[in-house]
Amino acid sequence: MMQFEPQRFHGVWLITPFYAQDTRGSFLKPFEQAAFQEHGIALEPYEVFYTSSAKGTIRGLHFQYNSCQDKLVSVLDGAAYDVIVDLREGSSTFGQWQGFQLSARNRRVLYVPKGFAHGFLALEEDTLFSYLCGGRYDPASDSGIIWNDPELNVRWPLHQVDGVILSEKDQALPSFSQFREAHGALPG
Ligand SMILES: Cc1cn([C@H]2C[C@H](O)[C@@H](COP(=O)(O)OP(=O)(O)O[C@H]3O[C@@H](C)C(=O)[C@@H](O)[C@H]3O)O2)c(=O)[nH]c1=O
Repeated sequence: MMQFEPQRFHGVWLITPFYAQDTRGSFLKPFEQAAFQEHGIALEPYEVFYTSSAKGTIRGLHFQYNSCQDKLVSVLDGAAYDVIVDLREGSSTFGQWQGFQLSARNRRVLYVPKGFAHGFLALEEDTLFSYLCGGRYDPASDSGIIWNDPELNVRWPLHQVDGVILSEKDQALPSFSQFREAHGALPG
C-alpha cells in the first residue's frame, strides 16, 4: 500500500510508494491514479522526464508563469536535497520554503502542487531525478528565482558537496523581490 503524509504546506504530500522485494529483485510503484484521487491529489500526468546531475549541481528554483505544472518527483539513483517554495497567491505560507531528503535508498516521492518553485541539490554523483508533471512544458514562461536569494534564505546542505554547479540560465534567475514586483504570485 502507498502511504501519504500531508506536509505543512497545504496540498504538499510525501508519499511512500508501493514497494516489494522477492528473489528476483524489487518492484516499485510511485503513482496510481485512484490512490492519489482518494487523497484529493488531482494530478493529471502530461509528461515524464529524468535528469542526471553531477554531485553539487543545483537545478532551480523553477516554475512556469503560465500553465503551471504540478509535479511528482523522486530520485531513482543517488540522493538529492529537494526544495520547494510556496508562491501561491493568497497562501498563508507564501514565501516560505521546505527541504526534503529524496534518495534511491529512502524511495520517497514528493507531490508538489501548482504554484510552487522547485529545485534540488544533487548530493551524489550522477543523481538520477524523475518527474511526472501535469501540464505541458512552456519554454516561454519557464522561469524561476535564484537559488541563493537572501530573502528566501534556503539552507542548502552545501557542506555535503565540494562546490555548486549551476546552468548559465539558473545563474541569471531573478531575485524573490524582482519576482514579486513583476508577477506578485503564481496562481495556486
Ligand atoms: C524542463 C524541460 C526542458 N527542456 C529542454 C530545455 C533545455 O534545452 C534542456 C534543459 O532544460 P533546463 O535547463 O530548463 O532543465 P532543468 O534545469 O533540469 O529544469 C528542470 O528543473 C527542475 C528543478 C524542475 O523542477 C523541472 O520542472 C525543470 O524546470 O531541456 C525540454 O525540452 N522540456 C522540458 O520539460
